[in-house]
Amino acid sequence: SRLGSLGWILNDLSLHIRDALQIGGKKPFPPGPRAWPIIGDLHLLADRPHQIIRDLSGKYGPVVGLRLGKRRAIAVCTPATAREVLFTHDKIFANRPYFQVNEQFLYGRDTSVVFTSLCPAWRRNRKICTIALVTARRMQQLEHIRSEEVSFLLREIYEESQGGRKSVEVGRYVQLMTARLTLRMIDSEARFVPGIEGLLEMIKEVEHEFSSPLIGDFIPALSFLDVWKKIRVRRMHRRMDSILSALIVKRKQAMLTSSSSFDDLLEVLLSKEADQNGCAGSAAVVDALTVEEMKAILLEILGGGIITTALTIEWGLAELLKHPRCLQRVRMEIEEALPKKGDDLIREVDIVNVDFLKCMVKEVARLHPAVPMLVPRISTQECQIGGYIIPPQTLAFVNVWGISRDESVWPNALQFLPERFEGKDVELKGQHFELLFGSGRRICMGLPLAVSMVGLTLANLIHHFDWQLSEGQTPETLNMDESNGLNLNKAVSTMAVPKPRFMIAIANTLA
Ligand code: HEM
Repeated sequence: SRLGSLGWILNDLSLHIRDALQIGGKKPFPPGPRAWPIIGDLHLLADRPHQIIRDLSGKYGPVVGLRLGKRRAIAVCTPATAREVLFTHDKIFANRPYFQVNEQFLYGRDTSVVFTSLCPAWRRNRKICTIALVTARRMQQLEHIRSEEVSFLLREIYEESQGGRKSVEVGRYVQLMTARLTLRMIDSEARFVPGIEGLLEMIKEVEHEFSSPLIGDFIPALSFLDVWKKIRVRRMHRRMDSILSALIVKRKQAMLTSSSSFDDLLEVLLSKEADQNGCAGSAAVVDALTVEEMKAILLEILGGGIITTALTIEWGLAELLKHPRCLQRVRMEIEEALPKKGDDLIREVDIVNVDFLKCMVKEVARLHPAVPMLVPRISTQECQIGGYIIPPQTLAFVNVWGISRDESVWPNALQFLPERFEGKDVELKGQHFELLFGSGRRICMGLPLAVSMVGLTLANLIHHFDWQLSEGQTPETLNMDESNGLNLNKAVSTMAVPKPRFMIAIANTLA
């Protein structure tokens, strides 16, 4: 083991020396903070890394070089360098790094979508999920589920506030809504799931574990420090596995007794289940899925869609409470577009032409990107970013949060100004590198669903309720701090009193 440690120290030293040297006249690895022995810059990423990296970029420039234990990393912090990673070198950076926690939760390597490397399995799984959940046709077919869930949310908020007399923790109910929605798209029979709160808590715990990889992933010599986390992850994985297994077993039993279609992701996945020969019915071997792969896909869809969408809605409502003029303008434009809407639920078709609502959704995504540094990528061959040489196996973070707050990219960057998007051709679809949900082949698969849900939910919350801040709070004192984590959580939940504007509608929803 002494020899191992010596080898590791030499490797550490050689990384330092290589990074400091100019190779063939090209610029060496990008500059960054002075790395500590052994841990490198790992300590910098412990708490809200997007904020730290934005500050480092002010000092070191648009590409910050980091050493995370034995791994190299870069963080890009401008639209131009984000474009280089996500577009110019899309293929080189289209892989995800391996982390042990991911492998544990996802039944091995390359089993799913989000954390799977660029391989045939990723292509197959992403295609299956896209067709089952978010193509234009599928979005249309599933519209009724989204409307029902928003309607149910209005009712829950109304009930919880005792008809507008008490403040509610809006984010919690929005999370329950996105959890129910995602579960129903996976399993169309899961209409009133009694254990939805438990599932949501579980997903949050799993995400918490995902957001802090094991030390051994970066410093193998210190992997003994991971013992407790490994035990925790194993336990949590077992609990999650039993939920996912139960979903599959229940569906298989239902399929034995019913010949009608379930019209959901589970049905599509099970139609591709591999037999003993690795084939799925008439499908080719490469199209067949193992049960472990199905569970990994289900877990990623639950983990990828629920919290991100709910957080964006919560940040959006908080910004509107902070900026009542914006809230009034959105409401007015909704009412102008829908003069006869009155107390009915707003549907997606109703709001396609409400431009200010769309501007508002973009402004929320800009100021509060739910995944502030995208999902990390890893390079597969040497390339140049910002003129610096980036060796293969370098982790890459794209600090979209930092780009959004850069005054040279967005004048008055820290202010919430939806009107900045009026008449501007900037979309969230991955072509504009100043406003991103990812880009290229690894762009967020759920983008159409997320954007629809954020707009639809906010439109209904604004249209059906007059929102009052809890006692003692003013727009100026509303807390907008962020907490630590993979996602951009609010440090303090948004509490507000929803005064129903249309008693009849709420009463109908309750009926
Ligand atoms: C506001 C809500 C959402 C945000 C902010 C968000 C953000 C992201 C980001 C930043 C990535 C990484 C992109 C990259 O590396 O370039 C991603 C990937 C992904 N997202 Fe989302 N997401 C949201 C909602 C959803 C929903 C609703 C689903 C599914 C129903 C979903 C499924 C996925 C999947 C499967 C990937 C992996 C794509 C791949 O690696 O090929 N997301 N998302």
